[in-house]
Amino acid sequence: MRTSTDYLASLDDDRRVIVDGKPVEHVASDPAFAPIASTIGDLLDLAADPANGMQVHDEATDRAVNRLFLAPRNADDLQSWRDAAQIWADHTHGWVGRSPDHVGAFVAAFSSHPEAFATERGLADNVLAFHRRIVENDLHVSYAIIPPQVSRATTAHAWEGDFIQVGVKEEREDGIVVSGAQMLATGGAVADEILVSCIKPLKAEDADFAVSFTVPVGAEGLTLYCRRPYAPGVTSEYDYPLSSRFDETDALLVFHDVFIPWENVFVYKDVAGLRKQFFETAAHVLGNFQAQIRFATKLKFLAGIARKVAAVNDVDKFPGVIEKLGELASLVSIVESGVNSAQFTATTDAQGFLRPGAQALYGAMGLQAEIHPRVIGILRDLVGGGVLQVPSSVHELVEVATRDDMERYVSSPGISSIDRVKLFKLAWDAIGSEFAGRHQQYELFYSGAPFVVKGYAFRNFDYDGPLASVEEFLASYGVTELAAITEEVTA
Ligand SMILES: Cc1cc2nc3c(=O)[nH]c(=O)nc-3n(C[C@H](O)[C@H](O)[C@H](O)COP(=O)(O)OP(=O)(O)OC[C@H]3O[C@@H](n4cnc5c(N)ncnc54)[C@H](O)[C@@H]3O)c2cc1C
Repeated sequence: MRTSTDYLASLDDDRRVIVDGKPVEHVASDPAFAPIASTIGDLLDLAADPANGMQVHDEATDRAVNRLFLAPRNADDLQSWRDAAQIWADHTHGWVGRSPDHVGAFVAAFSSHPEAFATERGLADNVLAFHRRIVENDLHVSYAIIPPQVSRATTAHAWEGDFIQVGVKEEREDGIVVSGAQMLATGGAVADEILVSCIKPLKAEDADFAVSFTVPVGAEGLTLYCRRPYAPGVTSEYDYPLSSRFDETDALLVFHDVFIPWENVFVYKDVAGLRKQFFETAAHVLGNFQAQIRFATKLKFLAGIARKVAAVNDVDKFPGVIEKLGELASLVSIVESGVNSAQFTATTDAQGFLRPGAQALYGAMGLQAEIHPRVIGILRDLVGGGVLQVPSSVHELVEVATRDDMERYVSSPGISSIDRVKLFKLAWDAIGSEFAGRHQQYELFYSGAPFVVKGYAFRNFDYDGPLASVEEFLASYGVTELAAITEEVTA
């Protein structure tokens, strides 16, 4: 299986990633991208080591492959799939949203439902071939499936200017030429390929933009405009332990006449087909099952920081603090219970694949926009000013002129100054740094704006039962009793 060495070497291609107005020369060694590339490499190494139990026998190639790239077919499969996703989530403590299993899960589920893709031009076969490429080469695929923010009151066809959202500019015998932009590919700069599509509903007039295709990050004509990376600005790993390792970076994609061969096209000028790929296949549930495993892992980590801070500051005996830690425990448990419940209510679909239970999954996701800010809020509350009663950098802790003051005034019973500052700097990187701010935004939006995610919860909740229950109750009484009472009163 692919290892970090192969992966990091493969990043040395013609990719055009722009930071500060200039192309990055080599992402694998650039201070902005090297840390996350190294983290993704670690994940591949974990999967490649049979001792970690992330592998499964692949019948097509008669060899071991990454379990996460094959859709589960039965309860044992789903358990081992979840275990494997947990190994990767644990490695980053949930701080990397777009590890290769996220889009990997989407494509695994696409391929388990080729009937959701059109047969003309071999589009359904193209999906199967793309999936095999991921399985056999352990590809790290990012995705960009949201149109750029221009106007949300209208869709691409109504926007001023041609091809603002990426669309088909030319159709050729051997493929299509696309131009335009797509909003944000997290991790795109260090991915092998990017799946480009549109999950926001389009209109019939938007057919030119109703495409789904994959593109190598180094494709000619593709540019990735990254928001400001956080890793290069940090003073040390000690000062910013999360920013320095897990900044995935997010990039706007701009296509200038990029050629996409037919074999890389999965949906072509088909508005309904865009929705089918996500929702008729198990892609959206399996991809978000992975996302919730990751999210629960991160919430537990945040709860762990809170628990340790409360212990270090010796406040964990106060009833009010116990109440806050209890609320934190409840919030984390809701998400973990959603994952458990989605696993145990999974159902076999028409193609024989086991789909995590949608009601449980989207039920938990629907509260993410409330749960994450609340968890961060409780942690902020518990750390108090401790996250600012820290030296500017690790230097004050080691320089002869300052270290005695640090040891005397920035410590707590039973913990050294170095360890106390370390903990509070971790807390700050989780709640207050620019990295933390981006994470707040990520958890609110990565699966769609909160109104969109609550829409999934609404559509996947079985309202028939509750409605029937209310109807039955309403039918159990009426105006006759009221009429009798009125007669009594007037008599
Ligand atoms: C950190 C981060 C990483 C991301 N990574 C990826 C990625 O890897 N791949 C990818 O494809 N996308 C990614 N995204 C994009 C993400 O999918 C979008 O942010 C999300 O779908 C919401 O779209 P939007 O940002 O355009 O917000 P909008 O949809 O423009 O919403 C903005 C505000 O307007 C409101 N609003 C908009 N339309 C309506 C409406 N019809 N009714 C009521 N209210 C409305 C929303 O509620 C919200 O308050 C990422 C986003 C973030 C923040």
